[in-house]
Amino acid sequence: MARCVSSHCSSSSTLSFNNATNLPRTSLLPSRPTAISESLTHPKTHLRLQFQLKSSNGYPPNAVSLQDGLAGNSASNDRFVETKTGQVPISQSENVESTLSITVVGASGDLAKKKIFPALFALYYEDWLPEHFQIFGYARSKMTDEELRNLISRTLTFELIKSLKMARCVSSHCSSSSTLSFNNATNLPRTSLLPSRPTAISESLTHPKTHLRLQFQLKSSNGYPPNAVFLQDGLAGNSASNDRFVETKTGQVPISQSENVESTLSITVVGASGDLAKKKIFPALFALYYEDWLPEHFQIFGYARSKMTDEELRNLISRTLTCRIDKSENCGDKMERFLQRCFYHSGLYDSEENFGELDQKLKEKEIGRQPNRLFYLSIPPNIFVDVVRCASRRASSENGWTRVIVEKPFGRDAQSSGELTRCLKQYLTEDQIFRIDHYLGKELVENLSVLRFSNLVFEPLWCRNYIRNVQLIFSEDFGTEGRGGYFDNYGIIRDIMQNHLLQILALFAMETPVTLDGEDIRNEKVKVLRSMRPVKLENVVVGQYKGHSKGGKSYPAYRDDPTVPKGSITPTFAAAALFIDNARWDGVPFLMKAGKALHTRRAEIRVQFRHVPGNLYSRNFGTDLDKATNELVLRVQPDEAIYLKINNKVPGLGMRLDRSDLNLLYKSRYPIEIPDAYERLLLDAIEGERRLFIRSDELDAAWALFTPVLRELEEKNISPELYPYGSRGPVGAHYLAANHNVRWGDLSGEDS
Ligand SMILES: NC(=O)C1=CN([C@@H]2O[C@H](COP(=O)(O)OP(=O)(O)OC[C@H]3O[C@@H](n4cnc5c(N)ncnc54)[C@H](OP(=O)(O)O)[C@@H]3O)[C@@H](O)[C@H]2O)C=CC1
Ligand SMILES: O=C1O[C@H](COP(=O)(O)O)[C@@H](O)[C@H](O)[C@H]1O
Repeated sequence: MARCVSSHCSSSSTLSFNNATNLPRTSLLPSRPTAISESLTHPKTHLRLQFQLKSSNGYPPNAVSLQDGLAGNSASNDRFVETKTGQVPISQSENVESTLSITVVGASGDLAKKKIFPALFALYYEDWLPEHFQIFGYARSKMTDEELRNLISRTLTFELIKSLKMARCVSSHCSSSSTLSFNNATNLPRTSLLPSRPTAISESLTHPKTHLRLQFQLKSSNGYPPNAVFLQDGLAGNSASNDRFVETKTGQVPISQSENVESTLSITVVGASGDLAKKKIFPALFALYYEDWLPEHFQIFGYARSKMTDEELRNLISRTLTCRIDKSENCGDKMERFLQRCFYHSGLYDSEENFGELDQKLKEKEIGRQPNRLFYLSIPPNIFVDVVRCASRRASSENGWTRVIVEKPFGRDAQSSGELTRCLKQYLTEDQIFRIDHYLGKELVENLSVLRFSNLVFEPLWCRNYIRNVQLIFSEDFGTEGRGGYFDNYGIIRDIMQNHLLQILALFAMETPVTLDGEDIRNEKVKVLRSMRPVKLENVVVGQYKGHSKGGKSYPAYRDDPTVPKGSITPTFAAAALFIDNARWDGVPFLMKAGKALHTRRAEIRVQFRHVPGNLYSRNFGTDLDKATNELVLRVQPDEAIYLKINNKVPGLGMRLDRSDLNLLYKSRYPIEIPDAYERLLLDAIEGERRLFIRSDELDAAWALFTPVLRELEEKNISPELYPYGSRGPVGAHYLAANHNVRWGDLSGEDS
């Protein structure tokens, strides 16, 4: 126990944890075994040799596999080991011995006493522990090292040996000071220590439409109804569950006694003066209110730098609110009532003081109820972290949940995205971050899994044996009008492909999830994304629109946009071929195409099936068998539809074949207005349903696919092929498809 030196366990350990990643330093070390092997010092290595040969990572399990740290790092040749004589490259450090520190978090608890310390002692007694080790107990309880030893010694069985070997536990090392330092060091939000069970307070009590989503609730990702109030979501909650309070009109009431305390929801739209807020977020919130999806008690705050009164905000947003065409009765009244719940606070994005003022205003509206807070970051990405810092420190809910919806872009590449995630996680837990990709909220994208997994006719065909290629197509019939400044820094691959189209691809191609749980679905998406090959430059075509005149009207070039730098080579169009290296999709090209200023506005998924082997009717199709291929089209927008192209006999006495569609056109089948994607996603965020939001590992996997090619395009200054505004895009896209034996389905001229 002389190894348990106080300076290791106290403030210095804090420092090493705190630095940048908040992870133990080992996590930054390489994921291959180093020359330093514990086998040199481990008395029992030979006994485990057989197992070593079979260990899952291919390396001996008790070699000092530094990848066993919390988050391994893949680079391997520039790392060092600290020795008494300074830093030594790992490769030259055969003689540097390792030491193992085991920290039992919750050391005062039952499991620790009954099982963990006795197990450690047994390992030690049997000489399985390495020569150099120390054990720390960590808990909230105040205890000296000696007290810890007394506590655990009661459960150790080998009395005699125990007294000899316990001498290793030298005083002052596992003391309360080490407890404190670890506490600071981890930087884990206190809430992460909270139990993940729902409390008695459930929003379902006040949610008028809960029953309608009930079926889905049963499957919600965390195993609890998504609109149960999860107190662990609080930004800075309190770790013990029995000492939390709710403010009521009559004072503080412990949560355990507060079943009757209703919750209230505060939604803050940060960047309320902006384009997205006006166009999408406020209208979506109104639509939810109009359809009775919002809880009974709620208030909406706009927050931005612009100076505005509440009344001015109401005027601003009222211009974009619309009533459902199918239920326009009392719309004016409802709009007025909705607007009365909207307020505005002007403040800077990096001012904790201004967010403190917002907090005061929120509290005034929330009084008497348990507050839950949702922040929507509808602002440029360079101020995401400032806002999250200020909001988390000064405006998060004290005894309800706090969640933050983050708009894209999530970085420009793998590195900047990782950095953004790391910064956000200084203030938020992953569970509180709702990274929005609004394509996941679109009706047809949501339906993709239903189509696949609840229809026997599709799932068996969903593989390389039957599917020849899959096409994911996005086109807009307008340019970057007004958003050129933002767009030029990103380009179409980052704006559409790496997120919207890739998300659809992942949903399309993933394996069957274990359940419809958000986590299960996202696990499958990550798996399929990680099975994909990074996109290669030879499989990419880029284009940019140029000015064009048609019918006496002239359309500007991308470079005519005053916010776009002169001579910009940012692509406004791209086509790419992607591949999934797994058993289901081996060899099937997934073609993506995305462009602005094209001839039409459309987003669709097209699945082209293989030719019918030995087709009896092949002579009816002539030599072009592609014309007879079955194609399943999911038209995401406009005019949502699912149709299957089939070959059919033209009625009559002869034998003439015809291409026809089995067509499910939504507006014919479902005479209702389809909710906007933002409505669905806002409601999910309010209910704590994460299924349609991007998890950080999904994001990492997505960036890993596109970052190399994006870098290459930039480094090589690849010029985009120019295409006229309003055209079908660059010809290069056809060659790319042809290289993979594909024809773009949207250009076949068969669709209406
Ligand atoms: N607009 C769209 O269609 C879409 C937007 N998005 C994303 O949503 C977010 C918001 O988009 P959008 O509304 O178009 O953005 P805006 O450019 O309109 O910005 C929103 C607000 O942020 C403030 N702001 C703008 N620029 C800066 C700056 N440089 N520094 C500090 N504050 C600034 C302004 O408010 P004030 O000056 O009052 O503080 C502005 O009203 C962005 O992340 C965007 O990428 C995603 C999909 C579509
Ligand atoms: O995220 C974005 O999406 C829009 C297209 O969204 P849609 O719902 O209208 O199809 C696109 O115009 C914009 O460039 C991009 O940032």
